Amino acid sequence: MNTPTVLDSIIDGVKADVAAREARLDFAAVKAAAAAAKAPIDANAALRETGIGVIAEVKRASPSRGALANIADPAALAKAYESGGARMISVLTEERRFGGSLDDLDAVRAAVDIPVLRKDFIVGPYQIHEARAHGADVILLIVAALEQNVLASLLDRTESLGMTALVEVHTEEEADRALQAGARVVGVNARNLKTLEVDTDTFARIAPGLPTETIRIAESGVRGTADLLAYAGAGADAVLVGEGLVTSGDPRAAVRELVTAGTHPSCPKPVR
Ligand SMILES: O=C(O)c1ccccc1NCC(=O)[C@H](O)[C@H](O)COP(=O)(O)O
Repeated sequence: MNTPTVLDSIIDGVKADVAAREARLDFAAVKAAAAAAKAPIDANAALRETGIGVIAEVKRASPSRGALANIADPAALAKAYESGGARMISVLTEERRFGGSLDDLDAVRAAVDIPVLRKDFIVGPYQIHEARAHGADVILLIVAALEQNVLASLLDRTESLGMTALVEVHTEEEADRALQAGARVVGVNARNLKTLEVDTDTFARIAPGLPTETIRIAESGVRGTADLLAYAGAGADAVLVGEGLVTSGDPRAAVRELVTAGTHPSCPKPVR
């Protein structure tokens, strides 16, 4: 038997937490709440705007780094990101390893007008309707965590709710699976889910194999403008940044600096 990976252990916890929430609010009720929510924002269109977009993450802790930041007011942090020019806010809602919650998602949704990503380990349809009910416009689907038929059906369900799926890959094989499932927005995560090491060259290896119409997000490892520019040079439409922002001391200024670099005329642009 294979030794369980960090991803396996996160998914076990997520499944238990989803089951507990579903026992309190059943699937029919969460679907009704999603149907009653304000219409989602078109994140696909937002990601196609000029310049390299910055997706700024509300990240309290992580398996690789432990506690990162004491975020007393996630709404204030999200507003700082928005006023710094972020194109989207990512909210980690996984509780056990990242210290996130649906309360964080609610607070952020109420605070900003830009698209909001629920970043979690989605294992089934319940969490997608739940994300919508809590105002998310985008959800994350991690190819490594899902069988192919489940990935395709969760992607269909996401789009049927008018939401965008950010489909996360770590290898060329996973990128092929994402495309076969119909992904339009692909995130290449530089963090190896087995070792948790970050290799920012991962994006440059995988992104050129994606069709030109695919929106490409470079995830993890951005600590400053040099990293953003390297990702831009490799064809990124946007970068997803967590640790570098929540530990910066001035998240608005930190986002502004990245956005300024990503929208400067000298910044490489995605070819399409
Ligand atoms: O951050 C981790 O340690 C981690 C471990 C296992 C699975 C996912 C993990 N992170 C989620 C993310 O994808 C990042 O929060 C996101 O890409 C931002 O990364 P960074 O800017 O390096 O904080």
